[in-house]
Amino acid sequence: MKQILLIEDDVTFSTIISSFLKKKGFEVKAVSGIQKGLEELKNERFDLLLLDYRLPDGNGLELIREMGGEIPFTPTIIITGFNDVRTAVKSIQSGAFEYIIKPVNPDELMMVIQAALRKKIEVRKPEPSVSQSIIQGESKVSKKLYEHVKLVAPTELSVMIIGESGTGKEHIARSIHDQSNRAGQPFVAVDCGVLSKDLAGSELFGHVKGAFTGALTDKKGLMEEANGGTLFLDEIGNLSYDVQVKLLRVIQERIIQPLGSSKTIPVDIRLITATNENLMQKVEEGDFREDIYHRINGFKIQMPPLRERGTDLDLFIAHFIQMANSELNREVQLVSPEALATLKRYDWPGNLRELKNVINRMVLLSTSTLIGPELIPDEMLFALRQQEQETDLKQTQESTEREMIIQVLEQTRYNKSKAARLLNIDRKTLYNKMEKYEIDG
Ligand SMILES: Nc1ncnc2c1ncn2[C@@H]1O[C@H](COP(=O)(O)OP(=O)(O)OP(=O)(O)O)[C@@H](O)[C@H]1O
Repeated sequence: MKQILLIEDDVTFSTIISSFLKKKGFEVKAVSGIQKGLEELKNERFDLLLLDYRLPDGNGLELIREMGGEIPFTPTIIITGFNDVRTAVKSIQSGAFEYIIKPVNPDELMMVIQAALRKKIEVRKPEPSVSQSIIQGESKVSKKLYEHVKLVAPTELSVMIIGESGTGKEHIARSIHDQSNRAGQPFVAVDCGVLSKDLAGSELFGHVKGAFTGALTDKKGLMEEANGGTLFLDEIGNLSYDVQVKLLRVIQERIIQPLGSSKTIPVDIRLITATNENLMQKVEEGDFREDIYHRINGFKIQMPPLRERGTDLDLFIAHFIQMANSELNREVQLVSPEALATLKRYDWPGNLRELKNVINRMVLLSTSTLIGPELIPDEMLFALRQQEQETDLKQTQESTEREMIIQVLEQTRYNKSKAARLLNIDRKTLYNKMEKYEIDG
């Protein structure tokens, strides 16, 4: 029987979920806070963790970050209120499998739990399945993206893929490999976000028997497995400083040294890395080595966020509906014009992954071949209202600022120095603002 640990401080909700899951044949242990949860995870092995995001003694993200060292990483689903969706997206970057939004729909919960249990958490990402079909999109930014892929693929340049979470960085890394001269060789994708600090060295470089307690046999590292092919290091910013030092040696000398071994092994690897953060800032703060940064940055690919892919959104919606239909055995045809208009107004912080999830959910809940506006998730409507209020506020602020600048300029007969002084800004800022607001001077 699969064991689930539920960390949730809302007693009523916890009881409802526990009894629902027990009825579905799971063994459930429920606790109400991070500390208690960590104790349970230390003492027992669970198949799945259901984790409320906001807890009295911290948030779910903190607990996820604790896992991986002493505590083995357990597949995790974050349960969150819709105010925290954007933060929940971050939990995916830190290794959580999925997030689900309150009020929890039982069918959806079961679907996510089953998918999480099927997917064993591994640092090595699984090979893409046939159902993971891909489309390229037809917008200008998409065309440019795939042109860059085509150009860089046959070279030996290291590629750094930069982009928000869920924009398709891993997919692009695979495309580069598939179009390269190494296509027939291995493609090894490593998620540095779930690499535990203690085991990262041995996972990447391998170890020999007896290298540390628990090293019962020799183990080949992922770098050696990638020999001759491509190594994709996702979320490279998460590598510890120690591992960064060893990685530099691989890049410079093209050799690896398994832990506990005195021998070195020559390797021939093309490196592709991905990051969703500003790695240069990490360099400036001393958290990421500058020498590595420059070596992995042979060619930069910037992933366009979904909100900037224009009409590609329609293509992705149609594509994900077809995928959801075949996965869930449904026959949904399309999204109603009203629902589509809402999907288009949203800014998609979780990008393609979020769109895929939303479509899956709507297809699952749809009772006809048309997805109507009532199926748009509440959290999206809420986020949309917030998004639009922020835009309104910004527009009001900007128009007030514009009027004020014009007024002061008229008062000073367009003497920029005087106007800038009165506005308490420097002349350069004044010129910039005049340009931005199209004020003739
Ligand atoms: N061009 C595409 N066509 C269809 N589906 C796509 C495409 N690109 C990405 N996806 C889907 O979107 C989801 C996110 O993609 P992927 O894992 O490549 O993103 P990522 O940027 O690497 O995410 P993260 O930052 O979380 O590592 C996956 O389910 C993937 O199958």
